[in-house]
Amino acid sequence: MKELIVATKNEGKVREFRQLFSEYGIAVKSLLDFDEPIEDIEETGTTFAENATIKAEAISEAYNTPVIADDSGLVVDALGGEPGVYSARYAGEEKNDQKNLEKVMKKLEGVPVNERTARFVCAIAVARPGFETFVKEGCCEGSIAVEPQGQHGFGYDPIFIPESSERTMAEHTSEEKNSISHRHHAILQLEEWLKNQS
Ligand SMILES: O=P(O)(O)OP(=O)(O)OP(=O)(O)OC[C@H]1O[C@@H](n2cnc3c(O)ncnc32)[C@H](O)[C@@H]1O
Ligand SMILES: [Mg+2]
Repeated sequence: MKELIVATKNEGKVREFRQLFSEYGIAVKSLLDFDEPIEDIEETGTTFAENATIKAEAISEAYNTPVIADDSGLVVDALGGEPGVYSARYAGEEKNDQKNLEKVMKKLEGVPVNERTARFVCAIAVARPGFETFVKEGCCEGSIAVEPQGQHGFGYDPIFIPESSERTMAEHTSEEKNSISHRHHAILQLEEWLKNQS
């Protein structure tokens, strides 16, 4: 089976990429699978696309091989687009999922249901030695719940209700999430390229 490197240290993302790429006969090697520890890559971009490019190119250049990276996050309209590209470190550099979602809930206290619209965004960059990097984006529209619910998924899933549903993303099975998620929609746009890889 063809293997692709996904330049992430996020176990939740790795699980989803494994499941989503298995449809294309592609195995996933993440930064957690390297023998040597990989230093954190500074995400200095101002957009998801820029940060995905930074991560993919850093690892592609270091190992002289094709690399995919995912930069993603939650965009809340009532918060002017926050946490956005700061989603991972919204409540501090320790990158704590629970604290991050509690910060969003606190900031949205008293905001009525119809003003709690939000979306998950995912940018996937493909970097290859000798080629121009390209980026595809996917998004999943929805709203922020009044209470966190559910145990599946990761990150902000317990507080995000996709617009096609009345349950939070964390109350969806991984199969259900992978059929509607921002990551799924970004990967759909990579389909042609992925089919040529396996
Ligand atoms: O940079 P890498 O190593 O890939 O891992 P990361 O966790 O730092 O990833 P990002 O920089 O892309 O930050 C993404 C943030 O958005 C959250 N997020 C991304 N996709 C999500 C999803 O499918 N469900 C819930 N939260 C998600 C995630 O928990 C992080 O807090
Ligand atoms: Mg990150």
